[in-house]
Amino acid sequence: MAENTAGLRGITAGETALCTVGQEGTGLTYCGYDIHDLAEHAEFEEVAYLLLYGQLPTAAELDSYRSRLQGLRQLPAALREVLERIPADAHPMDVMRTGCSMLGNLETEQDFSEQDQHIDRLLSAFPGIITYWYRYSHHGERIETDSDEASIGGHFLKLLHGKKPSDLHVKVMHASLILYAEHEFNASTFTARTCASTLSDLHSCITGAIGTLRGPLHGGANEAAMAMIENWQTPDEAEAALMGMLERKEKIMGFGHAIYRKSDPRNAIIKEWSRQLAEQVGDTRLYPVSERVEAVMQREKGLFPNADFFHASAYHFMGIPTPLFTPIFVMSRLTGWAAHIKEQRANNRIIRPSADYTGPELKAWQPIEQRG
Ligand SMILES: CC(=O)SCCNC(=O)CCNC(=O)[C@H](O)C(C)(C)COP(=O)(O)OP(=O)(O)OC[C@H]1O[C@@H](n2cnc3c(N)ncnc32)[C@H](O)[C@@H]1OP(=O)(O)O
Ligand SMILES: O=C([O-])CC(=O)C(=O)O
Repeated sequence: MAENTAGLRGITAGETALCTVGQEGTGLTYCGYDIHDLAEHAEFEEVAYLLLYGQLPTAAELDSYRSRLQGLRQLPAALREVLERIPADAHPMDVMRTGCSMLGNLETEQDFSEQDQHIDRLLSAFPGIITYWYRYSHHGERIETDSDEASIGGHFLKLLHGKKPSDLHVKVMHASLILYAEHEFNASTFTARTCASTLSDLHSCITGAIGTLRGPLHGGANEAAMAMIENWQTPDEAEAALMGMLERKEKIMGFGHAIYRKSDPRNAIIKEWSRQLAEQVGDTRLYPVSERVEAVMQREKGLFPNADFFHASAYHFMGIPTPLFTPIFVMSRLTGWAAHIKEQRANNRIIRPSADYTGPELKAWQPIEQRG
């Protein structure tokens, strides 16, 4: 394979009406709406509705969608039992993967005509799955996975912290979940579509996508970025350490992108929320450290923060434990994955590319006693 197409870069692998990703840091749209407008004006549930049903909801449609989702938050006893058996040192993304898969055993998608109800159910259940496991395994508490919070982000924070989240935190969660919701043919979405193309069930598609998002080159970068910046007390210390990492040719998590060349349009938005949260909590360390890392990466490598980098400090300022960062990405990207699964199913042909063979020439068969 020619080098510039490694990782299928630049190769069109299908069609979508869901999302455009421009290369220059502009042009990220969901169903025709610019990401800046969505992040500024919309609530996450409106964007979920847009992706899943192709148009923004009316006020009445949004109300009924929210109530439908709110009514689906209870977890079945068998799922809670499974979650209680997962150890405290498991990775939360593995918990999400198992939670999704287990729900697929208990509430199997029997027919594609049921897809929307299963998508709603997963959207409603994911915050409960991760927080039920987290609170049980870390604090020995069996929590109720219902709450009176109208939004998915607020519901997650309420279950995690056991108290009503502030308006600011709910707003940040809306913006964050909107930014993470959809991104064309990224690795996890492509996984979901490939699985869907075999006519597999929804839970299998989403379980595979969760496993793909887990890696540090994809969604796992927000946790890896946090692990990096929390090592540093001052911007100068960060700069010195970063220079060493670059010299050793280490990857700096939360920087660079497979498609964007100049900037990631989601960065400025989450960075501004991180700045506001830093001010609110009186942070004088992580935000300045993050800004210095951004400046050094631009100066030394011409690389820019992607959606993950300032999410690290933003989530941290809201008191969210680092290992739960990527599961939040799952709660959001579920909408994009599911929309792509629906799109694939509506016009399906099994995804099956070809490979350039690089192995040995045809060989004569050797009986086992003649080998060695
Ligand atoms: C929500 C998301 O999933 S966004 C992505 C999250 N992932 C990360 O933040 C992980 C860190 N970043 C990376 O590993 C990469 O930038 C990826 C995986 C996102 C994209 O990979 P690619 O498309 O292969 O990157 P690209 O072709 O632009 O790389 C160009 C060069 O920059 C280097 N580079 C790219 N990103 C980084 C980085 N974060 N740190 C150091 N060097 C980097 C590459 O090593 C490559 O150098 P080389 O030609 O000497 O090998
Ligand atoms: O598009 C990509 O390759 C990765 C990404 O930013 C995302 O999935 O949000």
